Order: sequence, then structure tokens, then C-alpha cells
Amino acid sequence: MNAPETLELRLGSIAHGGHTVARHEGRVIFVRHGIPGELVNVVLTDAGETAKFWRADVVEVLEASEHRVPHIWDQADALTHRDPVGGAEFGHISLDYQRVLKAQVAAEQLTRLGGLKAEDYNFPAVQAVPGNADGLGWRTRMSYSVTESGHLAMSGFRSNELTEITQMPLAHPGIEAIGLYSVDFSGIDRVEVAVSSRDDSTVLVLLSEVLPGAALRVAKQLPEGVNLAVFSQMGGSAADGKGELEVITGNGWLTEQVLGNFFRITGEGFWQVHRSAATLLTERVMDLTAPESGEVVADLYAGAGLFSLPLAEAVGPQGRVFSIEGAPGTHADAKKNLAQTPQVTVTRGRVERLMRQLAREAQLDAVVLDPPRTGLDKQSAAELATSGVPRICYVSCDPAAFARDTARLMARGYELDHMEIHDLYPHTHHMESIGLFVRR
Ligand SMILES: C[S@@+](CC[C@H](N)C(=O)[O-])C[C@H]1O[C@@H](n2cnc3c(N)ncnc32)[C@H](O)[C@@H]1O
Repeated sequence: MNAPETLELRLGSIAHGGHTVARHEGRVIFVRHGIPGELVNVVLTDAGETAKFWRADVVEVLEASEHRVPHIWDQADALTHRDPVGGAEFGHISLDYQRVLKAQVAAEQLTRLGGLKAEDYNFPAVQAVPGNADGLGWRTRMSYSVTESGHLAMSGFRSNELTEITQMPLAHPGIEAIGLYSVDFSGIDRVEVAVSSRDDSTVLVLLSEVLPGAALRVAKQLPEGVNLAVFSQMGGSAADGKGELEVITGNGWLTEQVLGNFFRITGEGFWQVHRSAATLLTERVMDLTAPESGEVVADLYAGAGLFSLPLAEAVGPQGRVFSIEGAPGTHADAKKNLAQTPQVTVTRGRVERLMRQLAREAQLDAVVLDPPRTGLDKQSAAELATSGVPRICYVSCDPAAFARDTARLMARGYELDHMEIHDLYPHTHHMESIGLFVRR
């Protein structure tokens, strides 16, 4: 028998990934675009007869949650679009309640994967970013596809169908101001845009060109002062892929400023997305890690040196910082950003490959690590713990990976001394956790 295409469901609790969990005839269904407690009609998007669980999207709300609000972005609204775009999947939930749900997800992951018990541990609330009351305009980095007619577009939540974009309320106003939505991007297949949060107005547009000459046509349509470059990825992954940047107008990089330090970030290089993230995370990492003069600290997955630079200042010329980053472009930025601090050793390479040697050769006093969504691999977690480093400050954008790594570190002699969660991705299901682990 084929599965029914639509169903009426009562939505249960929130799950990792932003779904609510519902049940139908004993089967679990992960439902998007709903709120726990709501009675809704859903369309099944993934419903094989033999599948362990199904997936569905809310298309009609029969009994709305008191936390439901008009969606912040029409094109991402599942109630008015059959294939809404991704990128603001919590936009129908009041901002305060989004944070309540994120805290529930984090607590559930820490319990289930991290092995922590609610009776022993005070699971943290999710903190709003000061100065961003409506949770809009925070994205300093945007990434778009291009339609056949040359317009900016984004993919549907669960499809490759492109929807033309005419505004993006989460994008920084400096990005929205340059009129990208009326530019003809024919001959381009991806458009990446970044704005500097130093001045809130210097913009760099990166194009991936499929027709030679297309970027020059785009250049003529952009306002004066916008930096433009063509980027070609030469293979590899985000951690070690090689890229080539050909500048068309202005510079191929932006300058960022964090607490008095300046950072050069090339077009394809990593930088924190929320306009306040770099400052907020630096303050929190420095506060929790508390590096002292003369100490030896490692900054793993170091990016362009955001934490390495203040760590170097704190340990001073008598101390030492090992800054490890995999991506060649971001590593090149780190080299430049850390050129005036000889106490920093800047190394390009995968943490998986370098961790053992580092743990063996350096007597580390503290480690800061900020891995991608996948978290630490098992081997690196083991080597990190075996190093016996007294303090580990772990910054994470994925609560499941963070919880899994918490269990690994706790099994090898660490305890989670402090944890906090920041809402660095409002109107999405994402969150940023920071944990301080200390050697027992
Ligand atoms: C979440 S970012 C953090 C960067 C930096 N801490 C910051 O806040 O600006 C993670 C960084 O790790 C790098 N990376 C990803 N996988 C890696 C790996 N296996 N080894 C080393 N670096 C890696 C990425 O290129 C990226 O720059």
C-alpha cells in the first residue's frame, strides 16, 4: 500500500536539525516548519513503506502554537510556498521561543550523546546576541545560486529547485544595499558576498564563472566601490581545497576589526558569519581559557587567526601559540594576520594529522578548538585527551558533535566545567556552544 501523501498530525517535541517529532501508526515522522504542540496538516516528503522514519512539511496549521508569528521571510514560508527556500527555517517562531527550543535540543543531545544527567548538570539557556533584538540583518556572508535567466536564487528546502530571491532579511544591510537582486548574472553559477563588519559597508562579491567574460559584465552593473573577484575551486574539500582568485575590481579581501586587532580575510577564507560573532566569541574564549603570560596554547581549526592573535598577546613573548588551520587560503590569511607575533607558529594541515605530534612535542597549558560541524574526529579527541592539557576551550556550531565529543573527553579524564550557548544564527535552528573542559 502506498503511503498517504498528506496527514493530520499533532506535533511533539523538537529534535536536532530543527524538526518536530510526530507519530503516525507507530512510525516516527520528522516534521519541518511546525512548532511543538501544534495540530497541522503535513505533506509527506520522504515516506518509503520500509523506511524507519518519514519526513514531512507543514502546509496548514489547524491549531497554532502561541509562539507562532508571521514568517520573517515570505520566500521561506511553508504556509504560502510549496517549496520554501532554506535559510530561515525557524522564521515562523517567536525569537524568544526559538531560543527555548534550541536549549531543549542542546540539553537532549548532552543527555543522549554526552551522557550528562539533568540532575547533576544545569543545562544552559541560549543567550541572545546583544544589539540584535529582531535577529535580522546579521549575515555578513551570503551564498546564492543563479537561475537560467541570470537572477540570484536559492534552493528549496528539500529540493534542487531554484527560487529567485528578491530580498533576504537575514542578510547584512550592507549586502542588501548594493542592488544584487537586479543584476544580470548570466554566465555565473555561484555568487558569494561578504561585507566587512568593521565599517558595515565594504563589500566583496565573489563569482564562479561558467562563461568567460561574464564577470566583466557583472562588474559594469555593480555600484562603484564594490570589490569583485572570480573564484575557481581547484578541487579538494573545505579543509584542504585549493582555490584561485582573480580580482576584477578593488581587492580580493576584506579587513575585519576585533577588539583593536585587524584581520585580513581573502574572499574564499573563513570568517564568522554573524556580524557580532567574532567579537563575542573572542571575548568568551579569552575569558574562559584565561591564558597567562608565558603559557603554551594551541588554537586548532584556527581560521585566519581570530583567537590565535589575542592568545599570543596574552601569553606574551615568553609564551607560545600553535595555530593550525587546514584551508590554504585561510592559512595564508593567518600567516599575514599573525606575522607580527613571533610567539605564534602558524601551520597548515589537518588537525587529524598534526594533533599527535603537537601533543607529544609541546607541553600544552591550554587548547582552544573550533572545528567545523563534524566536530573532532575520534582519534584527535583521544590524542588531545592523552596530552593531558589542563584546559580545553571548545567552540562548536553543532550540539550533537559537541555532545559526542563531551562524552569522549569525559571518558578520558575531563569534566565540563562550564558551558554556554549563543544564538549566533537567529531564525535558523543553529546555535553556537562553548564549553570549558578541565582535567580532573
Ligand atoms: C568554524 S571555523 C573556525 C575558525 C576560527 N576559529 C574562527 O573563529 O574564525 C573552522 C575552521 O577549521 C578549518 N578546518 C576544517 N577542517 C579542518 C581540519 N580537519 N583540520 C584543520 N582545519 C580544518 C576550516 O577551514 C575553518 O577555517
